[in-house]
Amino acid sequence: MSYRDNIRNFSIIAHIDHGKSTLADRLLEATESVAQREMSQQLLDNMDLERERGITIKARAVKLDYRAEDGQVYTLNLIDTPGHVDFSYEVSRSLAACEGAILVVDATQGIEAQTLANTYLALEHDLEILPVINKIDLPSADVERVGKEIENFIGIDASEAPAVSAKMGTNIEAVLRQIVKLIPPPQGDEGAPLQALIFDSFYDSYKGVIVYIRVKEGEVRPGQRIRMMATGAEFDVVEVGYLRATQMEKCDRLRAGEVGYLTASIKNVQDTQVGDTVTTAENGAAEPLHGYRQVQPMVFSGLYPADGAKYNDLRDALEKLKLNDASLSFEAETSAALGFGFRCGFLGLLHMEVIQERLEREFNMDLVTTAPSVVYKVELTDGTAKVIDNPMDYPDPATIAQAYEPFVNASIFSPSEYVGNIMELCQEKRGVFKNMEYVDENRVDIRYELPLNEIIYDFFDTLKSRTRGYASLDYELSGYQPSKLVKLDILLNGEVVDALSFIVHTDKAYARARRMTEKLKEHIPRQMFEVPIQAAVGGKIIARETVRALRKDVLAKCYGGDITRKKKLLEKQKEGKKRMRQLGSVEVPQEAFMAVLKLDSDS
Ligand SMILES: Nc1nc2c(ncn2[C@@H]2O[C@H](COP(=O)(O)OP(=O)(O)OP(=O)(O)O)[C@@H](O)[C@H]2O)c(=O)[nH]1
Repeated sequence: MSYRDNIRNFSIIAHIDHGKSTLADRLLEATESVAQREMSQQLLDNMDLERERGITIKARAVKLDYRAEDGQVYTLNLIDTPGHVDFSYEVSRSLAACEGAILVVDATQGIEAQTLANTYLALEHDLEILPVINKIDLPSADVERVGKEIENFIGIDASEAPAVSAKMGTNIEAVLRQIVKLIPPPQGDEGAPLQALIFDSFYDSYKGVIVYIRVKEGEVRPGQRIRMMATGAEFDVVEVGYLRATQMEKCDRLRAGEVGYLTASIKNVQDTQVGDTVTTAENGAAEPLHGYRQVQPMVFSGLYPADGAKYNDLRDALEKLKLNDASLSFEAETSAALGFGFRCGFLGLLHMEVIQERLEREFNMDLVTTAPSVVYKVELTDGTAKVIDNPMDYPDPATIAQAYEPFVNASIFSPSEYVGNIMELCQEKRGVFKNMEYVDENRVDIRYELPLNEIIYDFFDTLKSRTRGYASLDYELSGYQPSKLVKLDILLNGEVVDALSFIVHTDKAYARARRMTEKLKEHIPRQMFEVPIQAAVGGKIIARETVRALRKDVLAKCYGGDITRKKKLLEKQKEGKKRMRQLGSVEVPQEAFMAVLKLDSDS
């Protein structure tokens, strides 16, 4: 009998909103890991933003003690996984820390795109999958149908899948019993050289970086000198312990099979990359654990302070956020239009929105952001290759031998009646049809290869609206393909506004140019003079709109009027100005920069 026999390490995987966090809370409650009164709603999602948006952004872990019917106490390590496609690498590392996964499927919805994507990820890690059918309290729940769907489509036995209501707390004990019965205990040799997998980390201003680890081999103790195998950074372990629901619990050592944290006066999460292997500096492991990769930002955008004087504040804020977010990257950039700012790299659009919101909310920054761009590659006629994450850097078309853009393999689950709409949408977005399979009589899984630049913006929203909310989407990067790309420049009053340039497929250039100029016309207020808005490709104007000149002074109509009204009007104007940028001679509101984004939803 080994200490490992009573450990179960598992994750909960699910399609968004199928009840992962609610079930996690019930498991916490059922194991009394957290006193009822301490339990804030959905403890595992512990950032405000996450809670507001109802999504799980960072992986977390918690150790539960479960007394089984046979009287034995089991250690259940629940490792939470992020619920969004932007964070799929983190999901894969969390799964790599487990032996099993609970697959939650909503009894009223059945299998959705992320149900399948997450199941595949779990199967890749050889996890034991334990299906759980949730929301049986709802009148439209169909446990039998969903059970069949799991068996037929995923190919795992669902005959013993607990049917639960996480919301009401029905049948939660059955889930706990099955965790113990079906998920294998961890393997590993505590006497072997240390190999511990980092599956998350965050910065704490007192302890430095707190690193969440799953020890695979060997053991880790305070006082040991450790080395991060990918980055080579070395540290002395200060503390190790377990992650409880409401606090960290120090212990003497963490052994093979265990999940917990370590601190080592680490200043920066860049040194504790998710997926890296921790070993000892002396007599360490020969090889790191499989599966580490450096995460690459997929989407880039320029962030500028609305008030140029706040440049240093913005840099400080970004540095603070980066302490805690190894996947955020940024470097200084200058725009003729916007002045000094930063080019920032994000995992995806959601990640970008979260960062922007945090900058505005937590750091009180007033930002002007440029349209997000994916990363393009070009081969130049002189034989050199270039990676382009900023439309401003797009080379002169005459020097480009071949341009490449990133593609994704997308899987869309939907009731079959929307197949026509979905195909139409994918076609519009330059998608290449791959395959279609029936999940059951009424639902299909449609596969397309799509350019990432067509889907990062609003593909999902459009998909939802064209399928009355029923379709679900999952995708992963499939690689780069040759493409015909051009840079579209926008000119205001005859001057190119570098921050408004974007890269687009040739076939879409005219339509985009037209809509872009129309959109800008809507957003740019009338000025004292006429403002031509032009779109150009390689110096050739392909669309034009004009904002007519403003005739009267705003205050003109107040002549003779009372002073408070005049003041109010001026106040209002000032308010409006806050988010305006002076571009050459033209004042442009922040919305104009995001207009590029909104183009697609009108198509
Ligand atoms: N009726 C009913 N509603 C449930 C049940 N379980 C969860 N819900 C509701 O379903 C919604 C989504 O639940 P969550 O637990 O946040 O779903 P999730 O899968 O964690 O979602 P993400 O964290 O965004 O991935 C919430 O409004 C829950 O209250 C259930 O058993 N019955």
